[in-house]
Amino acid sequence: MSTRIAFLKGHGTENDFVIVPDPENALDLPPAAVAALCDRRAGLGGDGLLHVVRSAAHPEAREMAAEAEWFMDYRNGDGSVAEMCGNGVRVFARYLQRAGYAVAGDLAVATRGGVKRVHLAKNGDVTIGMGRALLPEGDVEVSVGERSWPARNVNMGNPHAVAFVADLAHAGDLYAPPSHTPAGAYPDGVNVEFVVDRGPGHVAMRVHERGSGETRSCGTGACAVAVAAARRDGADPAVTGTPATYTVDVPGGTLVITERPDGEIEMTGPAVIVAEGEFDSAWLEGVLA
Ligand SMILES: N[C@@H](CCC[C@H](N)C(=O)O)C(=O)O
Repeated sequence: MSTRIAFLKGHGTENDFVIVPDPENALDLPPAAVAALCDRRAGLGGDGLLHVVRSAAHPEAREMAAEAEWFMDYRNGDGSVAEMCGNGVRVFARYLQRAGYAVAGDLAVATRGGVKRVHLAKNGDVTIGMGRALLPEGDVEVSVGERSWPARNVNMGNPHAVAFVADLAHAGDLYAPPSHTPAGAYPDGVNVEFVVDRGPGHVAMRVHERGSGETRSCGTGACAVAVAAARRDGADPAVTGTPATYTVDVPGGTLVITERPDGEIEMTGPAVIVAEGEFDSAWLEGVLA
């Protein structure tokens, strides 16, 4: 028998998500189902999917339940699982507010990258405590077509390679993953950011997201870019003792990233819910059959 399954659609700086509320973790969402829902022609369409589950009801989140009632079970558009999604957390928090599970102010969200502290401001912005970046040794080179650039490894819970380029157009078509050397540098894949300067403390980026292709924004990617830019600019907060703030323009808007001397990173940007509806479980079963 077919049933109606509720969903919403939202975005943060145009990094867009299908949101599936499932408080008791009753739905089966294998990778093929997620990919079908995120398909922009035959499905609902999104860079990724936010499966909204009570932490206590999800085996990966139970131990965070005392700190954060809700778990963001994030999936990329191809159905793969990722450790963290910065824009996703903002949109997730906006959904909790809309559904009456949270009010403006502070809340905690459980993710595979740990519990994230979120502030829902009255002006529509959402700020997230993104934690600290890791800067693994062993820089790489990334290539698109005939062009190659050195890139810096930055881990924001998920892996990023950040390349400073002369012109964002040089990155060409970013739907397919850029190649990298050494070839084994990222056994689980990598998100790749291409960055240009716009002024002091101000950069612009494009991104290829692992599991989604080129997207119009990536929150963890913008943080990785700010961290790499601060090291390049001699503004590493751990060295200067002063917070470093970068405005990061993405194709879908602007994010503001601040890294404090203790390494903690905060990201601020908008988060919007744009639609709410239902899909037919029979459609999804048909796609999966
Ligand atoms: N869009 C996200 C990142 C989503 C996960 C990423 N594609 C990965 O596989 O690591 C963000 O806003 O951070």
